[in-house]
Amino acid sequence: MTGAVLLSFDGVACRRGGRRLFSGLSIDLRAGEALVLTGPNGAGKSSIIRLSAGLLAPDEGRVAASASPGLLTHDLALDDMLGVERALRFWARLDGVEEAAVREAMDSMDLMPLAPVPVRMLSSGQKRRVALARVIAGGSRLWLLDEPGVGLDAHSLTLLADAMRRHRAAGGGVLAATHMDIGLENARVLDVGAMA
Ligand SMILES: Nc1ncnc2c1ncn2[C@@H]1O[C@H](COP(=O)(O)OP(=O)(O)OP(=O)(O)O)[C@@H](O)[C@H]1O
Repeated sequence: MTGAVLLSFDGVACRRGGRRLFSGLSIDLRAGEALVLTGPNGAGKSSIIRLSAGLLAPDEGRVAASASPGLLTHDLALDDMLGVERALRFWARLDGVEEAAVREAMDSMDLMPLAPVPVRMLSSGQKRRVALARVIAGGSRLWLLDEPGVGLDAHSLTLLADAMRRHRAAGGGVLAATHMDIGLENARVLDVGAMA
């Protein structure tokens, strides 16, 4: 594999709540690749996502990631008083993203019919689609997705899989923590539970 390295962990150890989750973790994620984090509740999957995003510092080792990764967590981080399109445009302006990219991302998550609906009125699956549209519109090469499939119906899971396929084909990389099959083809799998 010759693609640019988008994310690398070198000998990383992580402690949380007084417990060592893992140590000696070394991984690389290159352009076009996907890595799926699996393992039981509390294994440390979200912690790896947070380490990758720079929101958590490693106790040992080194983490290097592409600047400004696209991060999907359980927090929606959108103004829930605004309509879907306005809420996404607000972030797009901060991220320096063109309006056309927002509409394209909304379309890819089948959100155009919901464009004027206030975020607070959306169902949990619809909110997750909006959060995914924000990541897609953001244009980052590195996507860090924590449980991206939660709450999505079968059609929306297909849209997510299509979006990840296009992203990788365009030279992006995907790191995803998930308990379910999210349709990532040719992904490597890291069982975080087996690292304790
Ligand atoms: N802010 C925190 N302070 C202290 N401990 C924390 C904190 N956040 C998480 N932990 C602990 O770190 C461990 C790993 O949590 P993490 O969220 O990374 O697991 P996970 O594999 O993503 O779990 P799940 O499948 O439930 O989402 C858990 O034991 C958790 O209690």
